[in-house]
Amino acid sequence: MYRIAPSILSANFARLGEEITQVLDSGADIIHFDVMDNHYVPNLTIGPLVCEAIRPLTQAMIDVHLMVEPVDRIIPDFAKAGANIISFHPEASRHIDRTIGLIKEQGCKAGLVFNPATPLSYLDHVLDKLDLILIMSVNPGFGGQTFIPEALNKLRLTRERITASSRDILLEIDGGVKVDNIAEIARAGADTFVAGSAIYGAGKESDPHRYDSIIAAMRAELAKVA
Ligand SMILES: O=C(CO)[C@@H](O)[C@H](O)COP(=O)(O)O
Ligand SMILES: [Fe+2]
Repeated sequence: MYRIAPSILSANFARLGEEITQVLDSGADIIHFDVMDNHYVPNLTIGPLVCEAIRPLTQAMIDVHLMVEPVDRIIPDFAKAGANIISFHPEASRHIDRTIGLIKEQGCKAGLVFNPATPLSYLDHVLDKLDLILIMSVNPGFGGQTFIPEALNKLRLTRERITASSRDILLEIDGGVKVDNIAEIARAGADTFVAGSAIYGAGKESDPHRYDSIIAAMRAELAKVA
């Protein structure tokens, strides 16, 4: 089963609530929530207050991607704000196993995020504790960047490791996902697709159904994948 996760980083923040309900009404599965701290990455976005504000709008999973260093202190705040999945970068945690435990103690699913140059060896001793692995296909910090093709190889290797573990772990891709590359990304092993600029840049602002066609086009491409 494939899941489409619009990144609200590219939404119109002046109308954030509508932007979220519109992508969900158009068939999106998950809301991807990018948290940047102007320290781990050179950009500053949104925090737990915004997560709490959007929580009542939907039952869909809120997938919080923390680009925050150090990361542990903010995790309970996001859990209280209604996050379902909390993912973090291994470089932003002093004790990766402890951070995973903290996320789970708070009742959330735990994800580990791999930048383009982060080795998969970080999975060696924690794979059995993860609910999600997020492969970055751009360097984190901004929406609208170009997909880095080496991510396909990393997806294949990660899919092999997930299969070998027999565990139910989501394999998410984030960065530069578009209609014209989503099938190839799925063939490489991803099952969850973050897309920010591709979705929120589609259609006319005045059209309440502006996201229907882009999400349908992504699903049509995914349906071609055996
Ligand atoms: O985490 C990030 C960027 O650091 C992403 O979630 C982006 O928001 C994806 O945006 P597009 O590449 O799809 O425009
Ligand atoms: Fe993200």
